[in-house]
Formats: sequence, C-alpha cells, structure tokens
Amino acid sequence: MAMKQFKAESKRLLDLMINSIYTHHEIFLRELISNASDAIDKLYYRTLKDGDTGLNRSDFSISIEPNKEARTLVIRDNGCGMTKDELENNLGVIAKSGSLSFKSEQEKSDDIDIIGQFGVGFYASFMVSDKVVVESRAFGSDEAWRWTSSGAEGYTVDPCNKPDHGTTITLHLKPDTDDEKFSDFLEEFRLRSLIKKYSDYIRYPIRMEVEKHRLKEGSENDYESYREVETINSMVPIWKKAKSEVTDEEYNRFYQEKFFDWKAPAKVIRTSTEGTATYEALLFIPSAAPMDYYTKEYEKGLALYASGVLIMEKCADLLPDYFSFVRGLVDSQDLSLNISREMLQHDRQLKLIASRLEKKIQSELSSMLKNDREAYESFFKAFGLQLKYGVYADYGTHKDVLKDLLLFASSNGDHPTTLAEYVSRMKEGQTEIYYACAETAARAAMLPQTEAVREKGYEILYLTDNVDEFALKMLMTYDEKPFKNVCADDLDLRTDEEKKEAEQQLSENKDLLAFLTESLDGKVKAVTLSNRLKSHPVCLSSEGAISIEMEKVLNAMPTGNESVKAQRVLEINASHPVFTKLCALYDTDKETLKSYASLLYTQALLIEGLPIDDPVAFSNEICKLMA
Ligand SMILES: Nc1ncnc2c1ncn2[C@@H]1O[C@H](COP(=O)(O)OP(=O)(O)OP(=O)(O)O)[C@@H](O)[C@H]1O
Repeated sequence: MAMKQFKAESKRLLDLMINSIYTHHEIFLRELISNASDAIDKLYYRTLKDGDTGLNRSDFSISIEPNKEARTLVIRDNGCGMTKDELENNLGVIAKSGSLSFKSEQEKSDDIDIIGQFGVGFYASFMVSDKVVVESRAFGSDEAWRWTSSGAEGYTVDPCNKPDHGTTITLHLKPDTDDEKFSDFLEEFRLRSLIKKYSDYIRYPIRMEVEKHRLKEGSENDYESYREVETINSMVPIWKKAKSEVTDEEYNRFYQEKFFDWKAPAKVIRTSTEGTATYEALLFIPSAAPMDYYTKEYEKGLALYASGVLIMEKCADLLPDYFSFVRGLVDSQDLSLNISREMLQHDRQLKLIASRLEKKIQSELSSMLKNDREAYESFFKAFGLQLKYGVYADYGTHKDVLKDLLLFASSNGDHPTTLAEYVSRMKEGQTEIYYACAETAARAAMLPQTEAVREKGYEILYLTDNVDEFALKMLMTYDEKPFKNVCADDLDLRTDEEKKEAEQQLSENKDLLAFLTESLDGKVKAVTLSNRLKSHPVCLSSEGAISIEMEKVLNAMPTGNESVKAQRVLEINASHPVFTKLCALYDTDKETLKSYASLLYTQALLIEGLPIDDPVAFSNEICKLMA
C-alpha cells in the first residue's frame, strides 16, 4: 500500500519523540503495556456484559518478547484489537491532540514538559525504535492488518496473517549510541524491573520468558539453566493492596501515570466503607492546577470501577463542582456492569458514595489546613477560587461545607487567614468582619476607607478575586458576625459624641454639599462629609446592596450590561485643607468650585480603580490649575 502521511499534529509529536532529549525513554514500555491492558479491558467488559465472547478472565494476558538476534521487542496482547480503519485513525492521528495545543509554538522545543504532562501513548515507541510494526485483528473480524512506520515520513497499512484477535507490536530498536544503549531494553533483568516499576498494578498477567536455574536431575550441586514463562506483575490493583504494602512513592507514580501530572500529588486519600454502600476509593489532590482547569475543556470526575472492572473513565456525579480538582477512582461491588450513564445519575448507591466522598474530602482538607498549613496555602493558591465559587453557587447551599476552608489575605500579616482565625483576633467591642476589595492586597490596603478601620485596631480582609465579595454576601455572617465592606456608606465607627459633632457640621455645610451634588449632575447620589477619612481628601462609598467592586465585576462579565450601577456617594474629608478651600470658593467663586467638584470626583474614581469618563478633560483641568 502507498505511504500515508501523518496528520500535522501527530507529525509534530512524532518528531519530538524521534529526536527526544527526554531522559526517560524507558516509559515507552509502560505506555504500550497500558494500551494493551486498556484493549483487554474493553474486551473483558464486553465478555462480562454480553457474555457472547466465549472468553474467561483467565484467557487474557500481555506478553513481552525480546529477541536479541533480531534486535526487536514484541508487546503482544489478546484484547479487542483494531480494524483497518481503527489502525489508521488511532495511530495516524494523535488521540490527545488537544493536549498539544496547550503548548504554544514557542514552547514546543521544550519536549520534556510535553512528555511529562501528557501521556504520549503509542508514539513513545519512537523514542527507542527506528521502525514500528503493529499487527492487529479486531475481535470478531476475520481480517488482520499490519501498520508499519519508520517515523515521520509516514506509514503503510497492509493485510497480514494473524490467527488470533488482539494486537502485536514489534519495535525495531535504534542502534546503540555513546549516550544510550537501546539494546538494554532486550535484557531480561531490565525489562523485569521496568514492568515491576511501572506496570505492577496492571490487572492482567504480563508474561515473559525468563531464565531460571534448577538442580540437575540426580545431582546434589550441579545446576542447569532452563527457560520458563513467568508472570512478572503482581496484578493486584494499588487500591486493593493493604495500606501498609504501598509506599508513598508508589501512590505518586500511580497518580502521575494515570492522570498525566508531572508533579506528585499534594495529598493522597484512601478510603473504604462497608455496609449500605461498599466501596474503595483512592483520591488525589493535585499540587498544581492543570492548565485547562479553569476552562470549559476541563472535565471533572472519578474513574468508576465495578468490582475491579472499569465502567466509566470520568464519572462526574461522584464529585461536586467545588471539589472538581480531585482526581482518582472508586471501585464498588454494588454497581452493575450494565449500568448506563443515565441510570447512574439516579443510582442511590452512587449518590451515597458521592456524599461520603464529599465529607471525606472536606475532612481531609480541614486536617491539612490544621496540620500542614504551608501545604494547604499552596493548595488554596491553586484551587481556592473553586471553593469560593462553591460558596456562591446554588444560592449558597454548600456554604457550610466550605466556609471553614476559605483563606483570605488580611491586614494581619503576609499569610492568609481563615474566617475563624479572624474572629478569634477580633477586638473587644468589634461586632463586624471588615473587608476591602481591590485587584491586589496591596491596593486594598491603600484604599483611603481602610485607614479609619485600621486605626481602631480592627483587622481587614483584603478581597482580591472577583468572586470574593459575592461569596461573602452569600455567607452573610460568620460565627454570627456580619461582613462589612469598609466602603459601605453605613460603616460608622464613631463615638456618639463624634457623631453629634459631625451632624452639626453637616447641617452647617448643607448648602455647599447640595451645590456640589448638583454640580456633579447625577454622577453621584450625594456628596457628604466623610466619617472615615483620616489623611485623604475624598473617597467613594456605595449605598445599598451593590458595592462598587460588585459593579466592576458584573459589568466586566461578557453577559454583563452596563446598567448595574452602585449607588455612589462622594465623601469629603472635612478636616482636610481642600475642604476649607471648597468652603471659601462657595462664597466667592462658584464656577471654580464646580470644576473642583469634578476634579475631586475623578480623583475618587481613580483611587477606586474605576474608569474615568473623560481623561482628556481631567488632564486639561489639572493643567489649568498648574498653569
Ligand atoms: N494494543 C492496542 N490494542 C487496541 N487498540 C490500541 C492498542 N494500542 C493503542 N490502541 C488504540 O490506539 C489509540 C491511541 O493510542 P495512544 O496510546 O496513542 O493514546 P491513548 O491510549 O488513547 O492515550 P494515552 O496513552 O495518552 O492514554 C488508543 O486510544 C486505542 O484506541
């Protein structure tokens, strides 16, 4: 058959594999064994479900056959096999083509990352081979096909003879170089250790002919060697092994291989129950968010096994959205193999398992927060946003699960705080939990409105994510203490005496303030004297439920319309020299006063990080003053 070309993306990946400077060439074997195991899974699943294959579990196996003379390594399985079309579609096009597109063009030389982050699967064979031959016969088909490729220039597919169903992959190993002896991959010892290292938990026997020794018949000390096929892997899935038998390293490796993460997980959770719902679960909290985590490409879910047989790769119903970062699997004997996706959604057992897992994840995170603060803070950096969305979502239904897992920056120091810690530090007489919103904690700290609160010795939470204030609004209170935005117009920290004094000042300046309000022509609801400003001349506050920060967030949403507006109030500091000036102008020069009102309002907008209506006019006004 004529040579066919690889699809562009596949060719790119293939080039990377062939010229790989990646040091872990050995992973090719793990990839091919995993594929073989997946292919057997498919056929075994069909065997259990339909019972029409005439096969038993004990019929399935994977075999590894090194041949030093021919310099080939064969990986053989009796799984589902591939039709001609499947051979072309599966091996001519990279399955996870999406993974590659995450990497931008300029980064593509960094092949270590790509290999580490995404399973490269079948193409890994080209890291060690200069020619790969795949012979396959789909179960139930009477034809077999041979796919051959010597690398990036393309591949051919021809008919071949293959008596049994399944797939046989023959790797023609590259010649040895000074840096790497590819012929090592034909050594029994090396192959055995690779199988143990990477594929021990594969649930089908991985067989290899090995050299053994025994006493010669009739002799007492004369040994002879002989060859025998041996099962190399222990076959017990990692989640079925006794906890004491599995090392942290093994869990990490399992996680990294199964979920294509180049970092070890932040936490491994192993849990099982018996009774109304019997299951074993092995869960992982990743230490960093995958690149697609905060996009709609990311799919949450846990792998679901029924008595050790994989029935679904990603069962979304097992995880609430706010814990969507958790990866792992659940194996339960209560589930039927025949269960469909739709039925699963209504399955009581599954609901029960999901709710237990939710509690378990919550309690593990709490204990991490308590016992390993550093790890928790780095977890929260990666996934805290998801937890905060969780508080806000579904009308706050899940707030009790999540409220003690939240962290916020605060005026208390460089480390983020929990709400409970904040409350424990509240001063006598403090009744509210104060917060300020801005793009960064540093900017929040600079807001003029924070000054008076800090001066009282009250701590302030600095909210820097868009969702933060919405989440706090959903919580309403923590430990019965209401949350209070330092920019809210009804924040009042004054003593009765101070209040009285201020009231008098307000009535004395009534006309001036009314004039300023009017001259701002609807831009603010009112201009008033501030009860919170200390050294700054002006600030904006908001009246009612929508804060200025919420207005910003809502209007920035793609679906937002500009009609959501906070009720703005311009506050002026009566102790500031600028105010004295305003009073004087009111009596002598109302035109200049009008322009000052506009300047002060624009300054307040800038301080809040809000866009100004007419930057050119603002600049002209300033220049006029300077000249
Ligand atoms: N031994 C095999 N038997 C049957 N089908 C196979 C075999 N090896 C590979 N395939 C098919 O080829 C496809 C591509 O394999 P490849 O290893 O490149 O990607 P993958 O297994 O889908 O992804 P990954 O290895 O990254 O999990 C597989 O999805 C599978 O359909």
